[in-house]
Formats: sequence, structure tokens, C-alpha cells
Amino acid sequence: MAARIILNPTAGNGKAQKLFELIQAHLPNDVEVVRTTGPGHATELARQVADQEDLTVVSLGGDGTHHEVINGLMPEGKTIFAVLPAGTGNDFVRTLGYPKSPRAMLDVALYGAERRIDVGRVNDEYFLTVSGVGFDAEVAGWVNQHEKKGNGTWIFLRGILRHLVHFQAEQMTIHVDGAFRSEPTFLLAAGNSPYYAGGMKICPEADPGDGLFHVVWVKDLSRLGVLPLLTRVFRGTHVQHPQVKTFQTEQLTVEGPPNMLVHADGEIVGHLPVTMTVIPAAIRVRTGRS
Ligand SMILES: Nc1ncnc2c1ncn2[C@@H]1O[C@H](COP(=O)(O)OP(=O)(O)OP(=O)(O)O)[C@@H](O)[C@H]1O
Repeated sequence: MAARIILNPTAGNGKAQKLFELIQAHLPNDVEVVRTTGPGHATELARQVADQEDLTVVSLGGDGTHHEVINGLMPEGKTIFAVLPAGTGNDFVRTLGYPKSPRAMLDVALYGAERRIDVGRVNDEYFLTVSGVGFDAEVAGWVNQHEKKGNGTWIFLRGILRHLVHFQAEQMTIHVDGAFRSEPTFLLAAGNSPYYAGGMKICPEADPGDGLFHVVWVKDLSRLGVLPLLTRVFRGTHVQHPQVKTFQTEQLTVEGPPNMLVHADGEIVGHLPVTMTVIPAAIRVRTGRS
């Protein structure tokens, strides 16, 4: 077997199933397709083959499915990882240079150039894009309980507007390299790659090939200050705002109120306190760029 495609037929409100139907006729004989039956199953299906060095494991679904698959492949990280993006947001694939047409995407997922990328770890959970705490994690918690439609951004915007009414910055302490600093915090995002929530460029400098997190720490903001800043997140220019601090690190610990949610790849993974760590060059991925 050369590849195992892990298909979440529910991802992207039916997009994953449709993409599968488009590529099905082009699948070589040495490609196995397995379907998830519910939350957590993609992790199990990935873990079954995590020790096979010559195998490409392709996650067919959205970022939530990719998150589950990478958690089955790590910590061994021996297989090659690839994606067939078919979720509502598709943020991870933005860094991999995949083509748009289903047939060309399949070619990259099965035969694209190999590249090593970093993977983030937050407590015992692995992530590909961004892990964060504060306003965005609270919104992610809400969004995951609601049906996503279209490109995923709309439901995030609804979640943002809803939470804006009552959300308050909380005192958080960030530990980096033996030093620490406490500030009222609107949100903190540690990016292994730049995007989340369907194209928001929250950590614009993040690069999964540099062995570092690019951390964006947004201090206390007035309610009226949030919306203009938000519009800048799509271009990544929010980092120039005086209430936004950025830095790079291999590891950080965040302390704060223990009821505050923590997300990774948009999935809720626990509460504060947390330690986030980069695992450099943790896994091989197939990419559209040579
Ligand atoms: N067979 C299944 N039935 C119901 N839920 C499933 C099934 N298989 C996986 N899941 C769950 O579906 C969730 C959503 O998947 P995913 O995030 O890939 O799609 P999405 O939410 O449409 O896309 P995106 O994350 O890009 O917005 C995952 O968190 C996973 O736990």
C-alpha cells in the first residue's frame, strides 16, 4: 500500500464526500480509502499506520480532520502526511501551495515533493496551524457547536460579534526563556502556520519550516477597538497596532484564569494553564512547491 486516504464524509457540509467522488476514478490500486464514523476516529485510523515509513497518509476533510490525523501520526511522525482540503476553512493547506483542481490536488497529495515541517504541541495535543487562548478560543468553542456553512468565515464573524458583547480581557502571565510578563490579555495566538478561521492571517510571519512559533499577543482592547483591528487580520497588518506585541519562541507557558479555553487548530483542547512547544521538522508533508 502506498497511501491511506482518511475521509471524513461529513467535513465541509458534504464538500469532502463530493471531492472524493470527483477523484475516486483516478485512485491507483495501491491507495486504500478508509472512512471516519465519528469524532476521534480519524486519529485512530492514522495511529494504525503511524509506524509505516513508506506510506502517505492523506487527510480528506477540513482542518478538524487534519488535526485528528496529525494526532494519530505523532509522536512517531514516520509516515508522509498530505491533505485533500475539503472543509469550510482550509487554513493549513494555504501554506502548502496545493493546486485548485481536484485531479491536480490528488497528484500532489500522492506524489508531491516531500518537505519536513514543524508541528506544535500544546500539553499532549499536536497542532498544525495555530493554538490560542482568550477571545479566539472562546469564539472557537462557540463555533464548534454551530453548523458551519460557506467558507467558514461567516460563522466566525457571527461568533466574534456575539462574544464581543460580554468578553473581557483577563490577566495572563506569559513565560518565555525563564522570564515572565503579566498583562490584561485579549488574546494570545501561537502560530506554527499563519492562518485560522477561514483565512484570517493571525500570525502573518509564522512559517512551519523555521522551528519557531510566531506569537501574537493582543493586549486589552476597547470593544470599539476590536472591529477595526479585526478587519486588519485578513491582511495581517493587525500586528502593527500598538496593543499588539509579537515575538518568536520555541516554547511558552501561559497562565491565567483556569476557566479560560485553549484551542489548537480551532478545536478546544483544554483550559489554562498550558505550555506550547514547537517540535521542529516533526513530519514529512507532500507539497505543491518543489
Ligand atoms: N463520520 C463522522 N460523523 C460526524 N462527525 C465526524 C465524522 N468524522 C469526523 N467527524 C468530526 O467532524 C469534525 C469536523 O470536521 P472538519 O473540521 O474536518 O470539517 P469542517 O468543520 O467542515 O471544516 P473546517 O475545520 O475546515 O472548518 C471533526 O472535528 C471530527 O471530529
